[in-house]
Amino acid sequence: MRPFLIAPSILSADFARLGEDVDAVLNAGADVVHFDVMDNHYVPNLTIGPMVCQALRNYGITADIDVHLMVKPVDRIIPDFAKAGASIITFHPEASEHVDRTLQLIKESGCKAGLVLNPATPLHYLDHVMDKLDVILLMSVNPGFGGQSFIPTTLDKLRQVRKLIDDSGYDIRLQVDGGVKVDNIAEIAAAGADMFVAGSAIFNTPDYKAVIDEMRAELASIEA
Ligand SMILES: O=C(CO)[C@H](O)[C@H](O)COP(=O)(O)O
Repeated sequence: MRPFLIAPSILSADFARLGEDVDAVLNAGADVVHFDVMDNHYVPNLTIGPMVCQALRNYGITADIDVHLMVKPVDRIIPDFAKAGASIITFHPEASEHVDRTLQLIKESGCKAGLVLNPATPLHYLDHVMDKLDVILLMSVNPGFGGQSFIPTTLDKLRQVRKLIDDSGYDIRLQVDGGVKVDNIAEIAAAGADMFVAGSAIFNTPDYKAVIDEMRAELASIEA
């Protein structure tokens, strides 16, 4: 298994001082910046777009930016995010007219590509595209808001997707997003996740390093 990655969701960051806050969380030991894009159409909330991604790059953020598109339609915003410095772009298959085409568009834009499955979205969306995926993101809450509780049935789904990835032989990250905390991250890792999005658990605390260190300590028990 590859090293575990911790990806703070900036949905819970301080938007009034975003560059500083993202810098702080990276200096505290985070691996990747998780960038939640919501359109008030596919999901009932409205957040940030390519200009903010570009602003983070201009501020000097060099870590990978993992753009989670909760938008419909998907395709027309992809080149803008690639130009703005996105490293990974993931999207929800039911929000795309042509999933294979959208994956190719992301790759042609120079980014890594991934599919996101909501808690009730079936795994069959992964059929026939495993060879084009760098990331599979399983939502462990319904998308739209931070601070929700982890849906326990995600654990079984993670185990199923872990097996699919291992059986496929492809190099695909298994990401989980929603309700990830210090007290459940080990169980989530044991079920097969290797990339952990956590928003409120990190940003709603005064000491980002302390939380990330605690998460890594929990994960070490799985790596051992
Ligand atoms: O995509 C998301 C919501 O749609 C967020 O990334 C996710 O909910 C993370 O927030 P928290 O860790 O607070 O649950």
